[in-house]
Amino acid sequence: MTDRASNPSIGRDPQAPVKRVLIMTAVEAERDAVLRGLSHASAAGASSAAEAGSGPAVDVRLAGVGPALAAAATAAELAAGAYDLVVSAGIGGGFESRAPVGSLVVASEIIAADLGAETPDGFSSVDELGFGSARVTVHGGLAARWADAARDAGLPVCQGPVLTLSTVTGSAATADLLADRVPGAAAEAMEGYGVAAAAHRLGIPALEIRAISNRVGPRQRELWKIGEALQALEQACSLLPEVLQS
Ligand SMILES: O=C(O)c1cccc(C(=O)CC[C@H]2O[C@@H](n3cnc4c(=O)[nH]cnc43)[C@H](O)[C@@H]2O)c1
Repeated sequence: MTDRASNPSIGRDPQAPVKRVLIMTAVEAERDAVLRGLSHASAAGASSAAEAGSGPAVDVRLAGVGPALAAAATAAELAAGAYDLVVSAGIGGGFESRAPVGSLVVASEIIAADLGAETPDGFSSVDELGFGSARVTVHGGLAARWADAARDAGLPVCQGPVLTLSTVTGSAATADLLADRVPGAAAEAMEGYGVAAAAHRLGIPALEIRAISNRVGPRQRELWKIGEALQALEQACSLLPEVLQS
C-alpha cells in the first residue's frame, strides 16, 4: 500500500518486543468485552510483567461501525500515541464450514472484499485494477501464537482471511460469491481493513480477531448470538498478554 520511501518505519523488526498495543472495537459492548478479558488476564498474574515495566500496555478505543470510521479513528489514535501493534477486535459473521457461531477467527490476512470494480467478466479488485491493494498482511507470528493459545485454552478457533465489507452480507448468493472471491475466507466484519490500513500507513503491524455471532448468509438478525460471541471475545482477549510476552 505504501513503500518504504514514503514510510520510513516500514521494515520495522517483526521480532521487536511489543510494548504498547492499540485495540480498536466498533461498539461499546465489544470494547467492554475486550476490557473484561484483559482484566481477567491481569487478575491471573499476566500483568506482573507489565507492572514490572517489561509487559505491554494496552489501550482499547472505539472505532465506530464500518471501514471509513475505523480508519479515521485509528489514524487519530495513532497520531496521539506511540503504538507498535494495532488490533481490530469484535464480533463477526462466520463462513459456513470454517467458523461456527461461538468460535474465534484470527485473521491470516485482512481483505477489503468489495474494494474494486464490477466488470463484464465479474469483480476486479483494486489490486487487479492497479490502484493499490485491498489486502493488508498481519503480524504472522503473533496471529499464529494467539490462535495456538486459544486452541490450548480449549476455545474453538481457526485462522483464515477475514473480509471487511461496508454492507453485512444478507443472502446465500452473496456469501457464495465472497467465498469464491476469497478462497478460505473464514469471517466477515466491517472494520478490519480500515484499522489495518491506518496501521500499515505508519508501518505498524496489525492483527484482527473476530468472535462469531452469526453465519454469513441470509439475514436472520434474531438468530445472532451476540452474548455468546462477546463471551468468546472476552476469553480470547484474556490470552493476549501471554501471547505478547511469549
Ligand atoms: O446489539 C448489541 O448488543 C450489539 C453488541 C455488540 C455488537 C453489536 C453489533 O451490531 C456490532 C456490529 C459489528 O458487528 C460486526 N459484524 C457482526 N456480524 C457481522 C456480519 O455478518 N457481517 C459483517 N459484520 C458483522 C461488524 O464489524 C459491525 O461493526 C451489537
